[in-house]
Amino acid sequence: MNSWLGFDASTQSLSALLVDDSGNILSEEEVNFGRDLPQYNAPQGFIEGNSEGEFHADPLMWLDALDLCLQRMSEGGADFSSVVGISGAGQQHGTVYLNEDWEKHLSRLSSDKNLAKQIGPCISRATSPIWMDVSTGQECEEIAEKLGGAMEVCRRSGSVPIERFSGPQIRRFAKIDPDAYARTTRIHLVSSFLASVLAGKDAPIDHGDGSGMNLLNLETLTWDEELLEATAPELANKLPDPVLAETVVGPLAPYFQQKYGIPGSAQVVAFTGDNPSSLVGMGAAQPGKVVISLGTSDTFFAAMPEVKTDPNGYGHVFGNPLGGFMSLVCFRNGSLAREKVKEQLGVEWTAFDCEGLQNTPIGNDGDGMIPFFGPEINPRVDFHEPLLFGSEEFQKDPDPNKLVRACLEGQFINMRLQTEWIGAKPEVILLTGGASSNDGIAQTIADVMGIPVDRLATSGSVATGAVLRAARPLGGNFSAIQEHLCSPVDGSRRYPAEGTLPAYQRLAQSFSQALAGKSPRR
Ligand SMILES: Nc1ncnc2c1ncn2[C@@H]1O[C@H](COP(=O)(O)OP(=O)(O)O)[C@@H](O)[C@H]1O
Ligand SMILES: O=C(CO)[C@@H](O)[C@H](O)COP(=O)(O)O
Repeated sequence: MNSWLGFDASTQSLSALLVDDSGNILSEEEVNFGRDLPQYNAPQGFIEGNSEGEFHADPLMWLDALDLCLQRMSEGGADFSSVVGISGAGQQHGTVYLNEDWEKHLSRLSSDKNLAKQIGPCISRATSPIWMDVSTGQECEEIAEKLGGAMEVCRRSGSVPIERFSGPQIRRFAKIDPDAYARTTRIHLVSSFLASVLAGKDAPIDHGDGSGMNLLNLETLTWDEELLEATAPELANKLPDPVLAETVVGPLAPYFQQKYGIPGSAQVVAFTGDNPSSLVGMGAAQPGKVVISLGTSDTFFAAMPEVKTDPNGYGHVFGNPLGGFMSLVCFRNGSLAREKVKEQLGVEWTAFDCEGLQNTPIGNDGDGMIPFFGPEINPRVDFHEPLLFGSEEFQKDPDPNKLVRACLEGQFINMRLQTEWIGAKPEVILLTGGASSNDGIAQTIADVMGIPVDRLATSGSVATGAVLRAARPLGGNFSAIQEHLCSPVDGSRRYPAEGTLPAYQRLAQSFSQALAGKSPRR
């Protein structure tokens, strides 16, 4: 039976999933960047730069992770012999800068050496800015000014100029290191970079991930000439073509056949962003369903019946890999903020579980937190530590149990407020990402949103989406795989507790008041 290989290269890990045409999982593997590749000094997948707001990662780390992941699968006995299609997804917005040797080296990958060694000489910017980077406020203003305003950029690209988006990041690189920018002949996203390596040839950028760049015109689905012009010189020549997510890039590079025994006839399908891939992997690519992903970032996304942009300029419109568009709202203080609370209190994740949360009432007696441990992007405010509000006692000497609840309730009240513009009224919200397995977090989302939440059978919705996207254009059994992997786990649904509305209305009001005192980042 044919099988399909899907990759997920997100912030903290690279994982792979091998699935047959009936949806049975044949093999799965994960490489955690911090744990498995400590030589990159990136315990959580990123490194802080020297300038304020800079967050980067070493692109060679992603290549080492790809090699290690396949090596582990192969050593673990994974049977790659029936692989027909391969696809994947990358954390969104991150950019990889390559010099003129890139295509030559790609076409000659030798199985005697590892990928990082062979691609290393082609890298023209040692580290890649990733989605956490907020260092491009100035560049966003410059791009907006050249286009006649931020809302014009939004009208064209689906988002106002956004600090983490690739266009402003490329502009900053062209300004701070014009020589290295001039030596750069190709700029890839994390997704298209990895697709290129697997295919051994320069791969295109799909519309899903391409719309996270402030460069793609959503009406024409081509690079927007004015946006290119406003961003950096000669940019059109440095970008791969934007294509439909179902585009077949070409057969797998011989490197992977020789080294890991994956058939050379296997076709690589264009990679996309991790969130668009997750939309497919959650079975939510048709309008009507809403997904909350609790990865490193928290994201809220849904397929869009018609294009609608955020009047406040915080949310985004991306291409839906199965056609049409999706809305997405991203929160920078997601899992890392929850981890900070956990570390500071010296507790385990059980403190965030239903049992831990039983020590405090819904609404926390009005004691709350703006749970931002670093700059937030939704809303766009500068924070270095969270802000407590409510009773004097809580602000001065907070009870640890209350802090846990205040963090979670604050995160999801903020999410509720920031996603109102989408107008989604789903019957159930689908949860995915590392923190979604935590019942207390799932229950808090159900309570705050007032909507039941479900988890699916597969934990890795990004890689599942990649498997489905590989299967679809290559004649795979999309519906069988989807039915098998994208159904809710029996008994995992959490229902909102009765009568929570007034407590959360009051808390949302206090949250907004406390936040109103903080000025926006730009
Ligand atoms: N039991 C748990 N409760 C809450 N959060 C968890 C739990 N297990 C893992 N996490 C969170 O999941 C995060 C990783 O999620 P993941 O989806 O793998 O991230 P990414 O895809 O961005 O690399 C970690 O940062 C961790 O904080
Ligand atoms: O910036 C965004 C979306 O716009 C992030 O969601 C990144 O795509 C990283 O994803 P995770 O690693 O947190 O899943």
